[in-house]
Amino acid sequence: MKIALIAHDKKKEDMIRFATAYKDIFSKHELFATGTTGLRIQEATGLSIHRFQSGPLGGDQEIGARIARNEMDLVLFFRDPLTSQPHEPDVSALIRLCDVYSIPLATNMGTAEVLVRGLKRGDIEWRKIERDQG
Ligand SMILES: O=C(CO)COP(=O)(O)O
Repeated sequence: MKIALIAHDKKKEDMIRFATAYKDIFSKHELFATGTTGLRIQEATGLSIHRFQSGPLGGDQEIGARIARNEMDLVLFFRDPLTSQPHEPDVSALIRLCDVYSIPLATNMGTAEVLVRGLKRGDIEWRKIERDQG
């Protein structure tokens, strides 16, 4: 599965702990991330990650473009709801595209736990069929 990992600055520590905790699962999949999130996860876990631009520089839009091309299966986006982001329209657009294409999306760690456990159990295998029909 192709998985996007994104975290706003105040959620990056959470993301690193999360990626570390589920490293064994993540290592079986193809990982993508916005620039700084990806770098931090790579440094902390050694996982191989395709890094896009940093979020404020267009990284969210790059991930959105992958979704629009049916090239992303799961998005884990640890948003910071208490800090305004200069690229808020990009954040909203990414979330919107997940809804347009029915891509499983977690916007906080609680939901991400459920999705990653589901991923391990095979609950997201239907995405392979969707992608093949692409
Ligand atoms: O801003 C972000 C998502 O909207 C995350 O970007 P970085 O991972 O580059 O910090």
